[in-house]
Amino acid sequence: MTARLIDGKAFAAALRDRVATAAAAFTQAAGRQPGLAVVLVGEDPASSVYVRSKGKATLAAGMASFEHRLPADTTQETLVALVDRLNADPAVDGILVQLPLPRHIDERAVIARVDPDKDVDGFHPLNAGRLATGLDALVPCTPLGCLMLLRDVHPHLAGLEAVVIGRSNIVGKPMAALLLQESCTVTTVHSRTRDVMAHVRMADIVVAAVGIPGFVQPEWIKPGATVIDVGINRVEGGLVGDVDPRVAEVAGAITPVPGGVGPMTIAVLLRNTVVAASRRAGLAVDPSL
Ligand SMILES: Nc1nc2c(c(=O)[nH]1)N[C@@H](CN(C=O)c1ccc(C(=O)N[C@@H](CCC(=O)O)C(=O)O)cc1)CN2
Ligand SMILES: [Mg+2]
Repeated sequence: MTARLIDGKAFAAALRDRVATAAAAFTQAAGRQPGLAVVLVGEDPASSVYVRSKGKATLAAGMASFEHRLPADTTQETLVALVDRLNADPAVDGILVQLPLPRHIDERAVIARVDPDKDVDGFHPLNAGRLATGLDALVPCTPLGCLMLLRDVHPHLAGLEAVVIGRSNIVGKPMAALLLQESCTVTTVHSRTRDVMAHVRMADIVVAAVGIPGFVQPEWIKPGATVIDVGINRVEGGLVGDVDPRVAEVAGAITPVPGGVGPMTIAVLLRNTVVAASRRAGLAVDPSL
């Protein structure tokens, strides 16, 4: 068996088109464009590329882009003061502070400072709590992108066994919460799990978000299972995921790296910005988003 490749690039392009339509409708109704502010501290090359891509994609979707690049030695106070200004700026609907931040900055304190209604990353504890309790929330972009791909493969997710590998606040935990919300039977495995394979073997859906190149092995996979590879590991010779490529010989459907989950992250960010703008303006959220 060779798994069907899930084309995240094409799915993301279609989502960006729907976002552009919704952004145009918002602009018409509100008399201004939805606005996204992205903050980058330091010069990490990958982060710099992501921030540039976000700015370009924001403009291409018909939204206003506000880019703030700060030097690596920016103090906590300066960064928090910028977040406060963006919180107060009516033209800004979404605020994203690119991670990772330099080590001298308290990441949690910065995330908690962002107005939860503008928290298009969905990282604020209030949005995490809203997601966990089934309330309307801004949901982290990467896991929501994974869920969109999964819904496409499995129109009926309820009752499926899902295993999430990794428990980060950015991917693993919100991914598990989203799958639980879809009535999957969800298990999260992590570095202290005694027998990772025993859990993964039972899964209809495997989401790998550990940051270890090629971690998930073909013999762990139930034949026909759907495998979502969130890993973006830069190794000699290019970009590889958290899933061994031979898994494609066992799985029913799998996301490639690159071109799977990665492109969904920015498309969902644009989607979250239009959602945040609509809610802030008291307008209905486009149901196609
Ligand atoms: N504040 C945030 N910081 C970070 C996030 C985030 O969602 N919010 N996610 C990642 C980085 N990221 C966006 O910021 C991101 C990662 C990967 C991609 C992507 O399109 N990947 C492509 C490959 C691109 C390449 O060749 O390098 C793919 O996988 O196909 C987009 C965005 C950490 N920080
Ligand atoms: Mg730190």
